Amino acid sequence: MSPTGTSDFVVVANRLPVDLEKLPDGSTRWKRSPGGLVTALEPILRSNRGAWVGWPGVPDVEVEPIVEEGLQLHPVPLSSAELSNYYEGFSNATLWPLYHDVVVKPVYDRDWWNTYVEVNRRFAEATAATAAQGATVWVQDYQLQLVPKMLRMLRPDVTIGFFLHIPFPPVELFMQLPWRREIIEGLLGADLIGFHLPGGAENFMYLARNLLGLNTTRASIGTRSRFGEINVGFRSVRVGAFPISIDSSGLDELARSRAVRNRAAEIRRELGNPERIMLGVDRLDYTKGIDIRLRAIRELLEEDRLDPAQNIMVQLATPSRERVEHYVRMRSAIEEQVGRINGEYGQVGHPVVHYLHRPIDRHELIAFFVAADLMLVTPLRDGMNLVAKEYVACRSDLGGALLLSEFTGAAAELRQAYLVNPHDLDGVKNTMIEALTQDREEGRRRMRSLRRQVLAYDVDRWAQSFLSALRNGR
Ligand SMILES: O=P(O)(O)OC[C@H]1O[C@H](O[C@H]2O[C@H](CO)[C@@H](O)[C@H](O)[C@H]2O)[C@H](O)[C@@H](O)[C@@H]1O
Ligand SMILES: Nc1ccn([C@@H]2O[C@H](COP(=O)(O)OP(=O)(O)O)[C@@H](O)[C@H]2O)c(=O)n1
Repeated sequence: MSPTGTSDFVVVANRLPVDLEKLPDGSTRWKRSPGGLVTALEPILRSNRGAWVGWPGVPDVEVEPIVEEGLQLHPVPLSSAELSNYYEGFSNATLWPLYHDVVVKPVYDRDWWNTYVEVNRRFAEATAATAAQGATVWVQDYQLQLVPKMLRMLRPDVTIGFFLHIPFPPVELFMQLPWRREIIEGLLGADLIGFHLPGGAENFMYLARNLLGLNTTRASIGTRSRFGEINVGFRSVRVGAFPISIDSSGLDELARSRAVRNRAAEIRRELGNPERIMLGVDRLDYTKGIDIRLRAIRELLEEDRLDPAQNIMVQLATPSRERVEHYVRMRSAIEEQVGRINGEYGQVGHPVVHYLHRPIDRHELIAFFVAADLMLVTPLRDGMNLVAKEYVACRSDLGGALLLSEFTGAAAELRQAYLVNPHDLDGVKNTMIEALTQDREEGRRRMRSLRRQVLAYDVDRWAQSFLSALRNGR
């Protein structure tokens, strides 16, 4: 057994909640990390006074553990070569596309796999050194699927949960992976394995049974209920569905503040007081379907179904995985689409699509949610999509409309959104027009129902349902 640490509750994720930024003068500072995983977990960990084990966001730096507003951060270093093979390679050019329905072709590279194994081992060792005797450890996401088994071998005394933030793919796709057995065995080191949706959990149960030949329960899995069980030697591993959420009441409160309301009104003025503002908010990722909404807008403009002077689109895109080939190509393609729409339909000083490629301050983002008449969420596949829930939480005025892809985890809960199949461009266009011209009462009815869901099932409820299943099941 490894030496023990002092933390009773440890989150292990590829990234720390803050990234180290190197400034031009050689100094460094911490800034918030991108993505929904950090948005969801940071408040939970702060309120539990736990420890977070993760990579500090830049390669080739050795950073000492720090305490940041009560949160203990334990940095795990990565070299440039590891970053390239483990993060950009195996995590984001093999697993990410494979788990997102092979939207682009996954690359199967043996060197990347070997580095993935080595880096997972380093995370497991760092966690073993941080967790107190009998601690609860919660491992996050596809970058660390081998950690549960490795950690169990180092520290059989700890309780291990694992949560996958992206979809778990259909069996036919997962079977492409040359290291499919190792991944399933790695995950089975956990006591409880959580997915967003019952479908992902059932895909995993099937593989445990048919790929590894293990005894499992066969009943269907529910949402936060009716867990599956897998016998692994003398242990029993539980499998469940726990849809993640947001700090709904916190956002609701911020969005009601006078400062945010004033800023939302100012944004509308800055955009030239158009009749309608459409909004997209995403990491710049090919799974998010940013190209689809832009194509829909261009065709609607071409067909004279949208007036370019009165219908404005704002796309806020956070830079993401900028050295991975498909991300580089997608950025150019999207920027070309934006340029083309503005070139053909904009006026000097009045573009139709306003596009920002940079991180946005949280308060500013909330003001955009409050200002937007139509929120466009069109991924080809997305584990959850917290942006959809954030928009709803910000609309206490019951205004606005949410257009949401059926292929997001959020669509399973947000049934009163304007649901679309992103592969059906005509369907997307027609639904956009329907949502833009919705009757006021119909809009309020839909938003009221969406808000009931988002306010009742918040991130606290997500964490509590997972952690109580983990603690009660051992
Ligand atoms: O760390 P990055 O490579 O910059 O990527 C950011 C995060 O992206 C993914 O987020 C997912 O988690 C969300 C919360 O559960 C979910 O709503 C969304 O559908 C997922 O795409 C990724 O899974 C995280 O590990 C990354 O940190
Ligand atoms: N320009 C942007 C885009 C997203 N975000 C945030 O990043 C998170 C994205 O989470 P998500 O679940 O929708 O998607 P992923 O990026 O995690 O795949 C949300 O909390 C957004 O508010 C942001 O702060 N600025």
